[in-house]
Amino acid sequence: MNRQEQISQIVVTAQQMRDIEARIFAAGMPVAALMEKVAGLIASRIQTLYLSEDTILGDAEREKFPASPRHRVTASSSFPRLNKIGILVGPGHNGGDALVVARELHFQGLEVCIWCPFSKLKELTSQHLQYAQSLGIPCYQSIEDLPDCDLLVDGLFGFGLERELKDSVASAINHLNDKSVPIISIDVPSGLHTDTGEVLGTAIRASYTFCLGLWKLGLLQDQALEYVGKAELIDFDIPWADVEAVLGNPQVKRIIRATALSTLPLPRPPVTHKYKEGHLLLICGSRRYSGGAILTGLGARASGVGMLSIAVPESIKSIMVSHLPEALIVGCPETKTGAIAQLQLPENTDLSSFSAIACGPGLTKDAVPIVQQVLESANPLVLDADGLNILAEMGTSQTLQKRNALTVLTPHTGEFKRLFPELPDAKQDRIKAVRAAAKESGAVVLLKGARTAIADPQGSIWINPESTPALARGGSGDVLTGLMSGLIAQAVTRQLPIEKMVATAAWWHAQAGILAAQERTELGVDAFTLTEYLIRVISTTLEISDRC
Ligand SMILES: NC(=O)C1=CN([C@@H]2O[C@H](COP(=O)(O)OP(=O)(O)OC[C@H]3O[C@@H](n4cnc5c(N)ncnc54)[C@H](OP(=O)(O)O)[C@@H]3O)[C@@H](O)[C@H]2O)[C@@H](O)CC1
Ligand SMILES: Nc1ncnc2c1ncn2[C@@H]1O[C@H](COP(=O)(O)OP(=O)(O)O)[C@@H](O)[C@H]1O
Ligand SMILES: [K+]
Repeated sequence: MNRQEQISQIVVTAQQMRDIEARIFAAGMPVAALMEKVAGLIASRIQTLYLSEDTILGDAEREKFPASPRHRVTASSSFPRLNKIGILVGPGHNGGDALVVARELHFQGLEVCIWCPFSKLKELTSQHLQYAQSLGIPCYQSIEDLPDCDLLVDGLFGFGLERELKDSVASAINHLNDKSVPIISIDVPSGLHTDTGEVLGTAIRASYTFCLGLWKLGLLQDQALEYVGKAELIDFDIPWADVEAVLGNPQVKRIIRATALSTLPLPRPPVTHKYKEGHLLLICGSRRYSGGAILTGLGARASGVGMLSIAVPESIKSIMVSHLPEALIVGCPETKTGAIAQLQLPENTDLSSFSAIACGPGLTKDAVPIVQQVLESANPLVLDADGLNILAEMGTSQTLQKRNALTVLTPHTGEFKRLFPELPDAKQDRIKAVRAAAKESGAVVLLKGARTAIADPQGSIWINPESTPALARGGSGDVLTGLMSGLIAQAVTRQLPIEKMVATAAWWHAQAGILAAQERTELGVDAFTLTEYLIRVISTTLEISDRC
């Protein structure tokens, strides 16, 4: 993994970022020099995004941009011409960054104006404001005076914001959001809590967020997403030694393509056989929910698992065989309601024959004895859907404490609340909640959502940073369970790290959703279609990385 990939995996809190920066400054880097460097990178990114150099300005435009020694800037064809850029300046160094951006864009020949409603600024910020004004860049204190702009750059607050925004600043932010002008937020959208992503009173709704140096945790929390827009990292060469010194272990990391590809069970050794590539037992389905069992089976198929056995109620065996001819479908005696009553495995087989077990999709809550039985096994176990609901009724943590094999729980926020009623609400700080759940239960917990988060009992977290709302659709979780369990079965036989494999499954599932949505729109990603994109997305990704 190269440095850029390593850096882009890292996720920090505001305090960790302060500690890392403190080390850089203590080592001799001047604060002002770092601000120049960072803001220079932001200004050039804005130019790349919003301005191209294709068209040489005519005389009229040259007159309009007399300050510019470079007359080649103009609006790129994909964006409206930028006549005026408004720079929103706060009291701290986020405001200082914005002022350096203002100065640079001004020197590029763009018309820039500043809104700064604060009278008390940090010293460096105050100096930059004074210089910007000396260049003739207009600065307004009242939001009513700020002229209409085509683009706003938000440097009001960064990771220093901890208090609620109120009064005139809050109402100005609401007013700016209502204008529907694109906004680029520096570091974090002003008003968001850097760690939890919570809205502190109100917040800027950004089109882009340029996160500085290292990813801030709040940008990866579901509740922040409607404010963040497209998020990009502006890497300003933080020394890796400082990152390591501050973060230590455990860490919070983003799952990126490089992480996922390095974890996949590829390539296979030339001499192998099906049982060496993992034997997965899926226990799923009922007469009522046969579809869930099919989707889970198709997800497992895509994982490449060596051998797939699927235990279902006898009455849905034939439909399973027709969808998954390669799998060994085990028909089991069923209850009056059509749930599995008892596991009836083939002769000479017991639960210890499997590398991993997954139990839950489509099971109904009538399958209590089955869940009890798999919990007593010594196999790595994935519980989902009704498997989780049954576990919740048994008492999550006291039940799991009796296990001496790994358990993976895959709740959405509703299931999470049932499993861990005592823990803080997963809707508020998902990362804190999932970490506490893994610690308390001793399980690996995958909390589903727009930014799925995976925690292990030691406190390490993986967050899937990219997904699509096209996946918010019945059955897509079943596909994930199948895919993940098939990968876990292979991780067991190959002794690969299971938590990382769970994260890889979440990444793969989301990437398939993204590719399917690109080709078929967000309305076209039903769970069955999703299963058909699983292998396609991996082969495309491998092709791209081979070329890189
Ligand atoms: N560290 C570095 O050198 C580098 C940092 N960089 C940049 O600096 C940013 C962090 O800068 P920062 O620490 O100055 O904090 P920032 O987010 O600008 O604002 C905090 C200010 O807001 C004020 N304030 C707070 N709440 C308020 C409220 N409700 N209403 C009104 N005011 C309120 C608070 O005042 P106080 O609480 O002291 O009264 C304080 O003055 C970071 O995100 C990045 O952009 C980069 O240049 C790289 C190098
Ligand atoms: N807004 C969203 N953005 C991205 N992914 C989402 C979103 N909503 C749901 N998902 C993903 O879709 C899947 C839904 O799973 P789940 O709720 O268990 O559905 P089901 O039980 O119907 O299969 C999860 O992987 C989840 O992370
Ligand atoms: K900001």
